[in-house]
Amino acid sequence: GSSPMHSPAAGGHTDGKGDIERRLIGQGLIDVQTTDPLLLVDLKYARSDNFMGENVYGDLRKCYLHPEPALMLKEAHARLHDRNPDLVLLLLDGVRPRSVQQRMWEMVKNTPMQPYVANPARGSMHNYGAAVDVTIARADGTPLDMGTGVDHFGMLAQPREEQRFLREGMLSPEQVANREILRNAMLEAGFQPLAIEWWHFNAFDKDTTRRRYAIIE
Ligand SMILES: C[C@@H](N)C(=O)N[C@H](C)C(=O)O
Ligand SMILES: [Zn+2]
Repeated sequence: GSSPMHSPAAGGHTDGKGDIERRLIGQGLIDVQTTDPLLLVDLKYARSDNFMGENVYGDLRKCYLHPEPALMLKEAHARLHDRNPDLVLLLLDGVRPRSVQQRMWEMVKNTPMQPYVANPARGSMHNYGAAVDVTIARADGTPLDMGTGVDHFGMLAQPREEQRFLREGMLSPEQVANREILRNAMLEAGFQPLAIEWWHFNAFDKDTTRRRYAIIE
């Protein structure tokens, strides 16, 4: 109704931030664009064209991480710019509440897609605010061709199979080169790649992350 108690203005808050964002800030996370305003952000789970087929992020549109991973991302962006001034990092996901991870898990468990989603029982590195899903875009926002889309849950997405797919003509030299541009920038900043998803990077190893941070439920 029209009662002020139910005003749509973010539950009566005046800073324009929704409940998820306020919860993230309360747990020490920051909006990555506050450390690097040139990063592009388009949260795929806030859209309906993701593998789940719906927006599972409510009104969240910003990419949040703990401060140290956010600084590492700024560093990766700078490394990318050093060599490719026309390219920008495009963030598709940062912190992801475990409640969302649980919904993902329900969709993929006991299917061939299961290896591409972390089990919420132990927690995804995204649930700790210490992982990103990221690609590269041109200045106008057009993503580079990486050979598959983000969240293509199949072999063609796996960096460990890249050289074979290149030899077999399933990936082009340009697609592999684009993935290497992304990996080089991220690894130079200290991120760790995943063997099965070209778009996913962890800020630290899992033990370090679990010692340092708590899961965002
Ligand atoms: C779901 C996918 N984008 C992803 O992030 N996978 C990793 C393995 C995760 O769930 O942590
Ligand atoms: Zn990921």
